[in-house]
Amino acid sequence: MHPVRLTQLARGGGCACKIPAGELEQLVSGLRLDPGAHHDHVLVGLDDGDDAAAVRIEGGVALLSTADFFTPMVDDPYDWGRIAAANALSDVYAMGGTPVVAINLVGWPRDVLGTDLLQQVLQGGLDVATAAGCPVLGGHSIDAPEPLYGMAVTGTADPARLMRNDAAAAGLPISLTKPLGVGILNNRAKATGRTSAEAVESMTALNADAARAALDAGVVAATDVTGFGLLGHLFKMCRASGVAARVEAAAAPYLPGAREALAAGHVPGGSRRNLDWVRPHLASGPGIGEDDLLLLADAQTSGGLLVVGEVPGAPVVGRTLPAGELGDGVLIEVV
Ligand SMILES: Nc1ncnc2c1ncn2[C@@H]1O[C@H](COP(=O)(O)OP(=O)(O)OP(=O)(O)O)[C@@H](O)[C@H]1O
Ligand SMILES: [Mg+2]
Repeated sequence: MHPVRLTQLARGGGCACKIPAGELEQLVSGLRLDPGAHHDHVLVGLDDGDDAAAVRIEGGVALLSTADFFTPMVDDPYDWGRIAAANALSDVYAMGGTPVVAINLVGWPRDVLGTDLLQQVLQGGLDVATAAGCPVLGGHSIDAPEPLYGMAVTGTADPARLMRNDAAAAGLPISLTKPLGVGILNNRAKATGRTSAEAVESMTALNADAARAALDAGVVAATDVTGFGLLGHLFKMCRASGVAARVEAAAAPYLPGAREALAAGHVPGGSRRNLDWVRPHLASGPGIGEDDLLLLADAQTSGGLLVVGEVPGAPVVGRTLPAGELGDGVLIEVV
């Protein structure tokens, strides 16, 4: 057990501490662009809550901008830094881009924690960004009651080859590049101090290779599975793209121990909220229980890419369908 249990200093942890999807959408819907202003260079804006903003800049390049920070989801400061960086970089990969520069975002209770632990957090972030070929060239740090860490990341992409969440076509396989269950396993770790090495390994892994493989396969629609869970992010993608989807619960990959941790009652509030949010648009076949749905809705931190298409080595977890195929208002069926 760590001498300082970072997870005990925050109410939520990781992407499970995000503002619930429905509330966030309501909040953001008030932030429309001024219709009188000319923003011809905007490629991806706020309309569909995609992973990063994209604007066309001189030379025809798409510039991507995204930021992510959150409270600790593990007790080890170095691991937390690595996870936060992999998660922040992921939104650039999910758009089909290459990260070019990152800056640190820090909130720190100096009186309680001192700054040695923060140094380790920042080192973790730097090491992962370095592995991604992305220099960390600045940041912003405030004294705050709960520890917060993340990054703002800028990337570039070919505007013709962005992977968007509103570009999914019907009749295609859906692939998932990392196993699910980190929300549940982190919740158990917070309660018991027992961390999952597999969860940490998964959360610190970059989505760079997965994104490259998806681009090489000609994929045009993808997103990363983070705080809203597979069901939440798939719902957003279906709604934005005007398609429906069937998910095969038995095909979804899970981290070892996730099912057992769920059975023992370790479910983040965010995962339950995700399921409640999607439920009005969800149908499930016989044999699919509440636990299957909770696993599929589990709030991930630094999860994998959800790709409409096939990616070598990644399991196919479902298929997109024409809109309306599942009945009025139903966008996802779990079988
Ligand atoms: N305070 C805010 N103001 C404006 N837009 C916001 C704000 N918070 C979130 N958004 C926007 O809402 C959408 C959904 O945000 P969300 O953080 O879920 O996306 P995301 O970055 O893909 O998530 P993740 O980092 O967990 O993958 C995005 O388009 C994001 O830019
Ligand atoms: Mg995202």
